[in-house]
Amino acid sequence: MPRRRDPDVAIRASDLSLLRSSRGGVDVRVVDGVSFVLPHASTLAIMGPTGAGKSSLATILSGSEEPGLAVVGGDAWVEGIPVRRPGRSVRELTYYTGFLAQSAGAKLPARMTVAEVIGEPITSRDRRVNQRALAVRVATLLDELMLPLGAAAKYPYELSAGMRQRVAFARTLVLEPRLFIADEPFANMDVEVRRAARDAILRRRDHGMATLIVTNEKEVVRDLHADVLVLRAGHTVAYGRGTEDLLWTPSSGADHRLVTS
Ligand SMILES: Nc1ncnc2c1ncn2[C@@H]1O[C@H](COP(=O)(O)OP(=O)(O)OP(=O)(O)O)[C@@H](O)[C@H]1O
Repeated sequence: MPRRRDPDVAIRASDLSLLRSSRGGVDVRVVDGVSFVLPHASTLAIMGPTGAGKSSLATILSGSEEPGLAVVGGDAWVEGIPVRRPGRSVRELTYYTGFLAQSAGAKLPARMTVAEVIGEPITSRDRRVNQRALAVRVATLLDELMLPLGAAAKYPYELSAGMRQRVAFARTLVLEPRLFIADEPFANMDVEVRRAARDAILRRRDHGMATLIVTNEKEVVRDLHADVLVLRAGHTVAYGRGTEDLLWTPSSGADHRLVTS
């Protein structure tokens, strides 16, 4: 069990640098010297142009293994666990952290029913789980995300893209994570459904869940009362509260337009 530094902090990133190596042998520093603190019960939006390193940062913080992506400088502690060398604590890290990867709805396991997909983070950890209790939990999540209860018995290919994204969203929340990391989670959702998904986040935040969200939508930042970290080419160019009160660096005109457009 790792030592719990910072019990009130979900993520502490300190001078974190990430490298991507490709098969062609080209190494790119996709995140360079990024520092921030995300306390529990709060939200941080990672913004920035395409290729800025947002998804790479979210992936590493979630404890997910991605070939070729590694921490090469600094570190980040997620629930007190260092992502650079989590060792056996990686299991604990992924238990505490719900990770909704980019386009997660398009990558659901094809041979599982929706109920199995949503329940899988539980059943993969405990095969003797009480099936009735699990069914209730799945039904509650379906309802919370405005999916029909009948969707539970369907397969992902039988659903629309928007419904699949909500199934992925529900799966990420099924373990009631302490930290929710979501990469463009509202993709393919219409206004009403977005509101339901946003409310699902806010309800859990009231119970202490921290959220790190990759988005370039100013409305999302406002609705979630998020702090903002803007990346460009792996560097922090702005870090502050909301999009109105960022600490802009002199070179950040383009990024300012990005988040105020
Ligand atoms: N699977 C991959 N293999 C090789 N390079 C990658 C891969 N994924 C991302 N990259 C590269 O890593 C850098 C950072 O990409 P990343 O996806 O983290 O940025 P991003 O800010 O999330 O961009 P986007 O908004 O387009 O998703 C970019 O130069 C990108 O081309």
